[in-house]
Amino acid sequence: MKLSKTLSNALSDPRLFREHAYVDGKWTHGDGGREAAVFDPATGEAIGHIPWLEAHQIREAVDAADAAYVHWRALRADERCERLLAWYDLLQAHREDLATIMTLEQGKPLPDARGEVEYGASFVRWFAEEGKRTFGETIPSHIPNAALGTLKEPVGIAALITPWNFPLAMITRKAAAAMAAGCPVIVKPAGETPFSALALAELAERAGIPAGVFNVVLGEPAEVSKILCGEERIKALSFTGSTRVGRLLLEQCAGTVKRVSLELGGNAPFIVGPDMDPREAALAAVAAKFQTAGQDCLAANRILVHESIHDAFVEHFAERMAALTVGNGLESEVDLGPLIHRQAVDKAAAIVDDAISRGATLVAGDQNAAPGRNFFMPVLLTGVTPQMMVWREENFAPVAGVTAYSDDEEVIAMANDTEYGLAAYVYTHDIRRIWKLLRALEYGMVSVNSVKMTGPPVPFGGVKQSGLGREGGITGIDEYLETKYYCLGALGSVSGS
Ligand SMILES: NC(=O)c1ccc[n+]([C@@H]2O[C@H](COP(=O)([O-])OP(=O)(O)OC[C@H]3O[C@@H](n4cnc5c(N)ncnc54)[C@H](O)[C@@H]3O)[C@@H](O)[C@H]2O)c1
Ligand SMILES: N[C@@H](CC=O)C(=O)O
Repeated sequence: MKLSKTLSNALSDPRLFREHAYVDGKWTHGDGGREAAVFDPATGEAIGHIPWLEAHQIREAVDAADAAYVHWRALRADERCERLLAWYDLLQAHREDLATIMTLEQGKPLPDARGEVEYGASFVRWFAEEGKRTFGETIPSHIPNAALGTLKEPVGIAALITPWNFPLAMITRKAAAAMAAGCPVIVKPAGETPFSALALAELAERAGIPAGVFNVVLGEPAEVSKILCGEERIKALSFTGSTRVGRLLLEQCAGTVKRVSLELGGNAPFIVGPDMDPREAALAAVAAKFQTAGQDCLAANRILVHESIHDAFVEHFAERMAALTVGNGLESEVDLGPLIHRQAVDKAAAIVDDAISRGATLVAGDQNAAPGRNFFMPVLLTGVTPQMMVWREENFAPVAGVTAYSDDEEVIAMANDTEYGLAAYVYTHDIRRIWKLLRALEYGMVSVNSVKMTGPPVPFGGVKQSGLGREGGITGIDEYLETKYYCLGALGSVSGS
């Protein structure tokens, strides 16, 4: 296999760029000779190649994880903590190289990629510590002469399937929780962004994470996922990605009754109250819409503005949007990189065309100004309605749809009019309105007067068809733990038991 010059030359530690899968502590070729190219979305150039593993090699990864499980779960929590903290230190030390890899394969601007490395590393530190707090309970006994309680035990091997939009943090938020709980992991990263996952594997090895505990398998997505979901020895599946694929994997896990955590798509409403300064709200909405070029599950998809300030809001939004620079994420001063591939550009164009054909107004967004094939200039549409794709679907592109509403009841109904329920934004300083919306919005996360809402202490996740379970926070590790109840009977007369 040809080693890419571009990527390894761009790194101060070229060994972080790996073009093999990582199984049982070994860098692995595909036995069948199948491979796939990985492209820089900004230039369209191939930056490297990855092997596709064969079915028996995926099973070998499960064998390796199974063998490693015996020793990894037997370590004390503080011993696992030490190894995870060593991994955290290495992620920090190699932040710049990890960010370069990410920008080259994902396209996001370098400062955002650095931010994601920090963000991803912060989950490793968080769960390293949380692993020491997986407390069981003492239960006041209703059975004479008995002691009752619970223990927390690792669930077993976890398969982690992750998307391309956050190629590093979506892995660490799962893997660190699972590994801290005592579970080995098999990661299947998105084919568009495997190199961040493989760099994580290289650093896990250097951190002293034993062979078989952190594995990265590569291959044809449906083929690999089917094997992982059908494997009896894998006890948990954690998936981040689209609702469409999440549904499919949930079905595939039914046969082995796995523990399933799903972090799926979003269609976030961004609600602006009548009391808001329209400029302040517009600046926040632009920030909530265009990060990662709109390819973020938290991106503000439907911007719902009170009719009394709608026109002023739109004016400020358009002005701020016009100041955004679109370009190669490696260049300085770039705010929006490319979309992940041409299909994403075509989908964004179709969403905009659909909205215009159904009566929306295109306020700004001239695609002739796009600096390359995979770029999409930010678009502002007004007058969007529930009949339009831009309202119904997660657009996952820099397309902002604005509409006016007249009262709280109307905006609540509008905001909840979607199968998704991940995150919602509310901008108002009226405490009664805040409380009313907070309670009425059918979302797993509601952020009031703040664009930033995530981080390690937060229970991240959605309701409705945005997912199952929560990642991060004090409950994130529970996704990888079983509760074992015990009853110690015939203890003799145990006072107060
Ligand atoms: N809720 C969250 O925390 C969160 C975070 C990031 C991204 N997302 C969501 O992820 C989506 C974008 O990511 P994406 O395009 O990579 O999602 P995707 O569902 O297409 O792919 C996600 C993963 O599933 C694999 N996959 C794709 N097709 C498959 C199939 N048929 N069978 C089995 N596996 C398959 C991919 O290779 C990848 O590893 C968006 O919907 C976004 O909202 C959600
Ligand atoms: N921004 C999200 C990822 C969604 O795409 C996060 O913080 O997890």
